[in-house]
Amino acid sequence: MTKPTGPVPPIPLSILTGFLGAGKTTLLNRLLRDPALADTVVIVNEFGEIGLDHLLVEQADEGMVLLSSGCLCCTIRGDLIATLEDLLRRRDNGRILPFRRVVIETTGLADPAPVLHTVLYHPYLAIRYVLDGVITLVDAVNGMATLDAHAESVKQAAVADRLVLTKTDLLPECGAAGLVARLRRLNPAAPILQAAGGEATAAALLGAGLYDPDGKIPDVRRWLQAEAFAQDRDDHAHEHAHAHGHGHHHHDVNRHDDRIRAFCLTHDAPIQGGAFDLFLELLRSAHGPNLLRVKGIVAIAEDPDHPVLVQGVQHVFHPPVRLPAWPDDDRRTRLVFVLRDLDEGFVTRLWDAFRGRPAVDAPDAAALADNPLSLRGAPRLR
Ligand SMILES: Nc1nc2c(ncn2[C@@H]2O[C@H](COP(=O)(O)OP(=O)(O)OP(=O)(O)O)[C@@H](O)[C@H]2O)c(=O)[nH]1
Repeated sequence: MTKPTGPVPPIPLSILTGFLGAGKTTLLNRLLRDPALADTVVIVNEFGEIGLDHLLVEQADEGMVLLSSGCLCCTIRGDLIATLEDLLRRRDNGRILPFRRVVIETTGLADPAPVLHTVLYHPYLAIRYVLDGVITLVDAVNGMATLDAHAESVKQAAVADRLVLTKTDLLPECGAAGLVARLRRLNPAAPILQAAGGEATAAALLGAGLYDPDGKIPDVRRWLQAEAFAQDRDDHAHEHAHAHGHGHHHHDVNRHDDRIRAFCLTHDAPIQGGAFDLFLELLRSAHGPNLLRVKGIVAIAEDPDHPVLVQGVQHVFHPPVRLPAWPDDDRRTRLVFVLRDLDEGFVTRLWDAFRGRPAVDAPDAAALADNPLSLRGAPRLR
């Protein structure tokens, strides 16, 4: 009897990022001892650089070492695509253990978006790997200064699915409150976990995406955190009123942070599939680099019982996932955005236009006719 063949389940992939010295290697060393990460491949830039040495036990295969925890570690020698393809080849022909998860540690200055682009837009890798999430580490001691000085670190925080605050043990109690508030504004949805408090466990960091190996309907509410965006807006409004009421600015918003906007769009009625595609495509093609994070659950008019989940990091969008049913009673479309240099009003106006809602300042037929440059408005020759 031949074995039944079907699609091979995709391999979850996590990206571990954070500014130079944020504590990525320290966290990895701890995580790799957790049985939840058994059968994991860690891809790093240089073994030497990351100091996993005490965990290394033997050479497993060319360019790869077996860690005492049973995980494999390999360096990115050529490019990431070649490394990921090579891993699959060795796994499929039985030269290495059938790993079940990949963690990519990026260099401190890296932008996670190109890594996602590499995996999600590659015709074969996109089938074999699925993004689990972006984990961003922020150093509690230097975090404020790093966010002030490096736009890249602001972006790393804004795109994260999980934020890990390291080195809080070096600060007095509540010493990181300002940084936590700042991270909340940059990224209302991502849970903030304190490494020194033992919160950055494998269970808390992994499984951040939508893929469930058991095929269960994902916990969309937890994934989307739309309420956190509404809360963020209330907090902003409160701070604003407070600042004005006292004749001073409540907090001095940094120039990099000030470019970031996080908000949630909700809509009761289903939208036409084609209109939604166009809305996303227009945003993506015209403003891709500024869409730091977009996630959403969307009610499609042609098939309102099967909501569609969408998500993207910058111009990199995952293929949309159609759910077999709504995860709970809330059947509204909810889209959350973390944008850079893009106004919330622009997105809401575009959304209103695609869902067919007339806007006060949008050109109507009369306005078009009055336009001296339009042919319809041109004086007729007698
Ligand atoms: N006190 C304290 N020190 C920490 C913590 N996390 C990391 N460190 C220390 O911070 C330093 C840098 O940590 P690494 O783990 O090497 O940081 P990294 O992000 O991998 O560094 P790069 O690869 O150079 O970008 C090391 O000396 C760690 O021991 C923490 O939670 N508390």
